[in-house]
Amino acid sequence: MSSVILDKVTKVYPGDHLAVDKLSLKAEDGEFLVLLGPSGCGKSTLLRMIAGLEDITEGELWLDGELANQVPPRDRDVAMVFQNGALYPHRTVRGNIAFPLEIAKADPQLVRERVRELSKALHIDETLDRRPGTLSGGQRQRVAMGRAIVRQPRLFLMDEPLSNLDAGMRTELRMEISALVRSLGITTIYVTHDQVEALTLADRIAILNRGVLQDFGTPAQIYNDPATAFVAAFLNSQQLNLLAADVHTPQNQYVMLDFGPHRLSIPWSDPRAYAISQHTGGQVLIGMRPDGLAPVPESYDGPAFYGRVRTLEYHGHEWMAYIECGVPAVPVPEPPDPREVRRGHGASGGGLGALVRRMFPQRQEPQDLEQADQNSSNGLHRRADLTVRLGNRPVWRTGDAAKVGIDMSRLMIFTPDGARIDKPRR
Ligand SMILES: Nc1ncnc2c1ncn2[C@@H]1O[C@H](COP(=O)(O)OP(=O)(O)OP(=O)(O)O)[C@@H](O)[C@H]1O
Repeated sequence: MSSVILDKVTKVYPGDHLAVDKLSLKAEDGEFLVLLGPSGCGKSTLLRMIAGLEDITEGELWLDGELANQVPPRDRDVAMVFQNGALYPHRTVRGNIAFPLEIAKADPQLVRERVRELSKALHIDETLDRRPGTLSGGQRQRVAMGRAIVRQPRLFLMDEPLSNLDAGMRTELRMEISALVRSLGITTIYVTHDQVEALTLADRIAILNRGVLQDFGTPAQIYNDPATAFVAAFLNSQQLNLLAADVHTPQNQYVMLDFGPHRLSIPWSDPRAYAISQHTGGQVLIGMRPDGLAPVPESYDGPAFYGRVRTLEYHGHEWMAYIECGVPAVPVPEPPDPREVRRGHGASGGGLGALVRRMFPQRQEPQDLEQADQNSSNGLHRRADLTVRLGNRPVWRTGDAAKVGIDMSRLMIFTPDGARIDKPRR
């Protein structure tokens, strides 16, 4: 059994620098848990606290049901791999992988067997007699992983192990890591800021921002049913469409989302209708992923927006269309900054820009639009209104009139602060 429980764990570095704030989560036995978030959000700090390389300022860490805050790193039975898996330069690959078993005075026959099995699984069995200096970056990371995992620790911690590799090698090694740790059944906590790595590797993903847990769930839960607008925008390979809508309930017959030039109606039978109707007379934010939108013919009478194709982009496996439809995108609300809250500046955090966005309606101001128009006539980039995924055939051309069908079941509905209006399912 090897579960990890973090219970309201906080880390304050010297100088009163709050890096992790009251963070609670549990990694189950054998689970592959990914910590994901922007640079500086506290991912590495969290991993280092679990490894015992960093003290926990407040809160509790439980490893296999044992309170581990004061357990020395060597007694935690944890192995760690970093971005630059440092190797012993004068030892061969075989010597590097075998090292942890040799110092544990393991039976030489067992050492040979383990090294052989692991090097095969990691595709470095041909390099066993070479020294690290003669290996590629990908091979060196494989050796580092082999050395970490060889004594079958109860917990495997990885801090951006693929970030120094090229794209092809990253994909290859990603699949191998996944296969290896799952076959060994070792509980793994893996830090990355790469959302593709998170989505493809994780059993569950914990998303952090400024040391605060923003969301925790399976990749599908977090992608389709994110807890906040920040999470929705962060976990998206294409730009999330985030639009502001006024909420009306005309004669109480249905709930209407009014985007200015476009309207969407939500019948009372929709489970989200009641929660949205609580904002009648106010505004909500609507998140639409580009893959929840699609070109539809003029005759389509389902929910849709009209617009004009500003530009098309070719991504190799798919085309993206940027549709100007008179509804400017709004900025993603920043989650509260715990440092601001601690200093007694309220829960609005995120600097002056975020404060202004909270205090004023989320629509772009007319002078901004004018400025944006001027920018576009100057040839500067102006943000398009709606990003639509077209698949591998561009049904539109630049300048075409476009009708965009909207998959209503995929709308994500947030308060102006970016919190979900309807509860995410976890
Ligand atoms: N030893 C330290 N002393 C003071 N502050 C630190 C220390 N180590 C990290 N920090 C700060 O704590 C915060 C979290 O850092 P951490 O390295 O955990 O973030 P991260 O999410 O892993 O970032 P990255 O993806 O860039 O590695 C950052 O603001 C960082 O500057």
